[in-house]
Amino acid sequence: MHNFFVKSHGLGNDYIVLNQDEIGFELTEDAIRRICDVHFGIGSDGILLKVPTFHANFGLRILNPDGSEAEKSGNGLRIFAKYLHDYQFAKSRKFTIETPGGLVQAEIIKEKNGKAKTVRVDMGKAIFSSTKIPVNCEKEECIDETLHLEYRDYPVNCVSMGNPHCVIFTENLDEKEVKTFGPQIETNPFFPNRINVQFVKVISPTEVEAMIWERGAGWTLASGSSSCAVAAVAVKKGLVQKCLTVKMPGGSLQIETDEHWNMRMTGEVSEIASGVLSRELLAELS
Ligand SMILES: N[C@@H](CCC[C@H](N)C(=O)O)C(=O)O
Repeated sequence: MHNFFVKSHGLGNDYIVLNQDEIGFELTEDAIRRICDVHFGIGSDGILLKVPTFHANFGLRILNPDGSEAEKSGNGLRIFAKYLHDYQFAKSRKFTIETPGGLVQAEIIKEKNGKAKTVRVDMGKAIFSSTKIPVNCEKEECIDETLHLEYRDYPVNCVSMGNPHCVIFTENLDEKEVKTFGPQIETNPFFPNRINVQFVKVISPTEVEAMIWERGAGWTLASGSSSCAVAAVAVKKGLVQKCLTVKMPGGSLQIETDEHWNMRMTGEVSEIASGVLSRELLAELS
């Protein structure tokens, strides 16, 4: 077993890619937490595990740094698509990937020195049904509902991109507010599977700014599924047009919404490092 890894980022949202066929250890919750730890491991916002599938060209599991599993990840999918292209698993520029949150189509749009640079992913449908997200809301859809926290209330808009999201519009984006209330919203009993949280400021009909608190990961510099969630809700509320730029602290993504709520995301990805997990680390994992 090679125990080979690749670490890449999409707008500063960084992932370690591992291939299940090439790792000689069990990826337990403890192992995930250790590998993602910035001091005791490699450090990352999560692990992307290439797994076998019969339903698509490639299979992907997405593991959060707290050891939990996510159904989907937008930046994760673009990073995984780059890995499949750059390490010659994919034989063409367009291919399908199965995630626990549904099947997606990925396309390598631009290359630099033979490596994928810009990747587009058809992320699937934005789903507004409260039961499907899931959110404990009595209404069929959870749009402009009030979430009561201990010290304040927020008007929330919920949507699933395969994984659950809670979008909050604001006039002032404040990192401290996101880091204070993000974890309280993520773990509020209103959201039975926890939730990803986006604070959003509308700049113009074609541009918004967002700050993210991710389920199982915390503060991240960007999030692809969050960007799709933000775009879907903002289009639904008539705040923006169907081609939207979502600006986050780590960079921007282009999001398109079609008439059936299919969300398409385009943006850059870069590799940071590749290598082999040391025997010393692996011995401590078992
Ligand atoms: N960074 C991701 C989202 C990763 C999954 C998320 N933490 C969850 O638990 O749903 C993205 O780019 O979409």
